[in-house]
Amino acid sequence: MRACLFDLDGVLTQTAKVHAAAWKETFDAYLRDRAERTGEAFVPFDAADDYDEYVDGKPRADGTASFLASRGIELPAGSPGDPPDAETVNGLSNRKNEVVQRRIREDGVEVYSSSIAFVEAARAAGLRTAVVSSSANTAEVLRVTGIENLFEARIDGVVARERHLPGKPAPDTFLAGAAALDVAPEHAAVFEDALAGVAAGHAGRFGHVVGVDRVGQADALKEHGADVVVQDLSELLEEA
Ligand SMILES: O=P(O)(O)OC[C@H]1O[C@@H](O)[C@H](O)[C@@H](O)[C@@H]1O
Repeated sequence: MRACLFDLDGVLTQTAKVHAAAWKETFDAYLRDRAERTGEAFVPFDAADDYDEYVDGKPRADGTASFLASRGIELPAGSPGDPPDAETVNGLSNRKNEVVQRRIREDGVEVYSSSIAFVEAARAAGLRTAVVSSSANTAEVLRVTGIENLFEARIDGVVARERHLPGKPAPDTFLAGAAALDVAPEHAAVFEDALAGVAAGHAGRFGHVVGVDRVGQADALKEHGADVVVQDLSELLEEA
């Protein structure tokens, strides 16, 4: 291996749970309101199962559309500039982004210190490093945690949109990360906690796909393409 490509939320920083909570706040308000209007039963968003299966790791609007489809709800896509109260996929996505940004601002963000130790050890061993995340808030999260200098390249939700790269589970953003480091995919390892993320690593034929299991989904991570599953990156340091 010559390079390590790290997902952000849930691998480097403890923000997967911030996203899951923001999705729940957004979807529950929407579903409750919809139930009142239509007489349908209100079935809340499950911040574990619904999040892992439909939302985690995907670009924001893809996550919205994917969860709504799981409930048989079809909304117009709308456009990225839709106001947060628009009943469109983009409107709901913008609503969720307001919630996530408020939570990041008010509560701050914590890193996984063992992940940072792993990145530092990888760099000390001469490996190249990049962050590959679907999140359009990546730059802000790297900034507030002060870890942006540990990575030579960043392929995030903003870059993906600019370059028209399909998001995870497609491999394109990871391939762009490897290309930015000038390393062939077979010489790069992918570190991911999301099912869509390990699937992207597998689809890109990367040298090694490490699933990071924060929520007790080791089997699902393997089924979706992880070559190995750890609960924390410190396990890899101990073995080294
Ligand atoms: O809404 P953002 O910050 O652009 O992030 C998009 C997605 O980014 C992924 O990293 C997270 O796993 C998802 O939960 C999140 O929805």
